[in-house]
This record gives sequence, structure tokens and C-alpha cells, in this order.
Amino acid sequence: MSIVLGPNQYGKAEVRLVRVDRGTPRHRITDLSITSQLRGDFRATHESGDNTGVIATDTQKNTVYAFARNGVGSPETLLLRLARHFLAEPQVTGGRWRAEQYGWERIGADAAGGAPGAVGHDHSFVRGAAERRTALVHADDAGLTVLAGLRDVTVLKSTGSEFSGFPRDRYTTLPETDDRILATDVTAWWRYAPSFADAAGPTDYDERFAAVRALLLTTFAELHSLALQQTVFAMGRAVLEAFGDIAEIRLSCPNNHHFLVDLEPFGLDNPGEVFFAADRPYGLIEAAVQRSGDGPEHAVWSTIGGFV
Ligand SMILES: O=c1[nH]c(=O)c2[nH]c(=O)[nH]c2[nH]1
Repeated sequence: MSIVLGPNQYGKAEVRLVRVDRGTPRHRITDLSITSQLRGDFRATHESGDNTGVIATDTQKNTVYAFARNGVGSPETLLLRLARHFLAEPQVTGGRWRAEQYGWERIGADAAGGAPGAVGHDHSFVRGAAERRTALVHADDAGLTVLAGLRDVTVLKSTGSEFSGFPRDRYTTLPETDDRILATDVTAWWRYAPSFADAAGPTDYDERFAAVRALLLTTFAELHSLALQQTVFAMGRAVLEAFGDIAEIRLSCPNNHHFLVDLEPFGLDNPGEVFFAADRPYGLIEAAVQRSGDGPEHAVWSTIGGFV
């Protein structure tokens, strides 16, 4: 038996990049965390420390900043530029480039009765919620694959959610309910079919991201939910029905339980108004929503940890 090197990749993780577009007095900021990882023929460095072919992780980081000098565009476009740049080196045969984008809102943008025209301060911002936009470009022998997604989009509906009809055994204590709070932090990744990037004209990843996000949220809001599982599948199905060039979508949604507090000891009723928001344990509902007849699992999914 001999010991051999298995799959490997390397690069710089979480390169923090803030880009200010100051072409007009009304600045725009793009705040990203980017991870670049290369795959290919890196046997020599692992086996003998021969770094002849190793593109230093420091160089990968610097490339991110240098590319940002000409503008970032969408996270997907920046990642595609990075992928194509590194893939031009003969020893690089694949890789994974990943971005998380943090939201900043203009200060004053939410002020009631604002003046017509541009809303919010020109160059002062307040960091938004925990929500992040995500993007990933995966390269292997089969070519480039683009995923887009979002993380930790916290949503809650105060009615329009039930949970009943589940089996009861000697360990079941959960009461059935026909009216509960449904709350979750939506994390989703969707995979663009090659036809999305191949369409005539520039691919508008920003516009598509906004449309998918809006559809996920309206579906959450409008479906009368009999289970979080039903809501999760409906959100994914709505996206695939609306966009033929999205091949599949995967969702991961914790059930952020809100338990009705028993106020009877205080001589009070509680008609669905006072809740205890538990943070753990939580249900965790995950599903891939796919088109029937699609082939085996796409290789990109094995590169994303902690996801169905
Ligand atoms: O929407 C739900 N799905 C479950 O599977 C489940 N299990 C549970 O205890 N509460 C809920 N809610």
C-alpha cells in the first residue's frame, strides 16, 4: 500500500473588497468577501515542496483587488473574470470562485415622505440586515458553471401557517395548530443553465438576482402553509416555473420556532399574541427542486458544504 495525494485545492479565502464607484457625487459601494481556489496539477508542492507551478494565494488576493480597479459589476461577472484569468495558466485545470455580498443602504432612504427624485444620502450608508447575496463560479473539465444565491434572508409571517396531521407516538408532545407563526432564514443556491449566460447581449445577473429574491419572498408571503416543507418546495418551484434558464435550486431553511407562552398561571388568555422566540434547537428543512428527467447530480454541488 502506498499513500497518495487525493483531491486538493488551494487559494485565498475571504478577501474583503470594498469598491467605491465615485463617477458622480452619488457614490455606490460594493462590499464583497471573495474566495479563490485553484485545482490542477499541484502534486509537486504537496509531495516535495516544489512550488514552481504554485500561484501564491497572495497573488490570487492581489488579482482580486487589481481586477476591481476597473469596476466590479455583478459578483458573478467578477468571479467569471477571475476564473478565466487563472484558467489561462496551464497548471490550473479547474477551481472555485465564491463571493458573498453585504448590503449597504443609503442613510435616509427609508425616511417617510422623502423629496421626489434620488432618495437617501449620496455618500453615507448603513449596513443592512444579516442577509447576504452569494455567487459561485465552478470550473472543471466540463466548463464553467455559475451559481447564484442568498443567505440568511430572515422572514416571518404572523398567520397563514398551520402544522397538523403528523403521526403521534409516545414521544410526541407537539400540539396540532391551525394558526402559528412561520419564520425562517432563507438560504438558497440556484444554478444557471448555460443558456442564461449564452443569451444575446450582456447577462444581467443583478436583475435576475432581484427577480428571484422577490419571487422567493412573495411565495413565502402568499402561500397558506401547511408545513415549512411545502413552503420551501413552493418557493423553489416558483423560481423554476418563472425562469426556464435556471436549471435547479436548492434551499435550506431553519424553522425558527415561536412558541405560544402559557399565560394561564397569571389568569390570562393568549389568543396567538405572546410568543417565546426559541433560537435552538430548530427544525431544518432542506430540499433541491429540480426538473424531472434531468441527469445525475451536477458536480458543482459537491463543492458546497453544509447543503443538501
Ligand atoms: O413545518 C413544519 N415541519 C415539520 O416537519 C415540523 N416538525 C415540527 O415539530 N414542527 C414542524 N413544522
